[in-house]
Amino acid sequence: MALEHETQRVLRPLERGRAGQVDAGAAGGHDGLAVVARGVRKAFGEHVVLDDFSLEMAPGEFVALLGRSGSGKSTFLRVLGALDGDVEGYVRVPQRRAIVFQEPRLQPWQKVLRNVTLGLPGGRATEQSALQALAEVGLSGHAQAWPRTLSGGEAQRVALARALVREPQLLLLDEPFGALDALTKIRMHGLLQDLYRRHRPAVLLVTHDVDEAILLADRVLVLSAGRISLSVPVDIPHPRRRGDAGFSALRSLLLNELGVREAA
Ligand SMILES: Nc1ncnc2c1ncn2[C@@H]1O[C@H](COP(=O)(O)OP(=O)(O)OP(=O)(O)O)[C@@H](O)[C@H]1O
Repeated sequence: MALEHETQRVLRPLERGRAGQVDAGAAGGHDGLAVVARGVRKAFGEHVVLDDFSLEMAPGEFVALLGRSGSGKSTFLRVLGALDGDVEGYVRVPQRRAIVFQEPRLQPWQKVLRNVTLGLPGGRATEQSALQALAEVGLSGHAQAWPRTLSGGEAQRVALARALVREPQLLLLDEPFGALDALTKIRMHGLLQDLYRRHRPAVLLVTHDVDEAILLADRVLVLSAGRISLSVPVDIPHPRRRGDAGFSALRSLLLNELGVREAA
């Protein structure tokens, strides 16, 4: 099966003699999970960042990953994106993945539409999908614009369109709104929610923002000392999450786990 081959090819460096454990299907493995990571260990020299880290994600589940600066959040996201070698443990991810980083990473010498289709086979169908993705992020009129003419929020919307057009089963978001001003960030939260509801990929959102995590995710994780120290479901109904008493209770729990004391 093509997907199994692709998954094995991408993840071979992770397997270290455990290749028999790789087993993926179109919507996940036989266990119905979209992501399985077990006993992941990643070190940079002597510095062990992830140590016996395990996580399972259901298809279409939205998980937010919090942790102190340097705790290893981006490192784990890069493991799921198969961007780094030298990782020990077992990881299974879907073949169709897309990543959005804090910076939009657009190629300045390519127009917006070309940035969205980058790396995809050319042709009318791809272009149509890209135009549709740009429409979904509210940038229909910018297909022929140059990246340097976009605001930070617009550029990040192009990055989201570039991810969407790949129809990912797993969307990896590494602090995608971290560089945006507060108002743009609020708009982007709404946009991400809409896109998520329409496409339903599994999402791993790495963020520093506790409110953002509670607002968007089905489950919030805290990473500390190389593994998950807290995993809490967000059982607060949309769309009035922020006003719910459960919101502030969960916020306090997470801040406490992160060792943060708020100003009175
Ligand atoms: N390529 C690398 N070489 C050496 N050390 C690295 C490398 N990448 C990350 N690290 C180290 O691994 C640790 C975890 O980094 P990572 O970027 O995953 O943390 P993070 O939780 O995402 O941090 P932040 O919230 O500040 O972005 C840090 O101590 C970092 O210095």
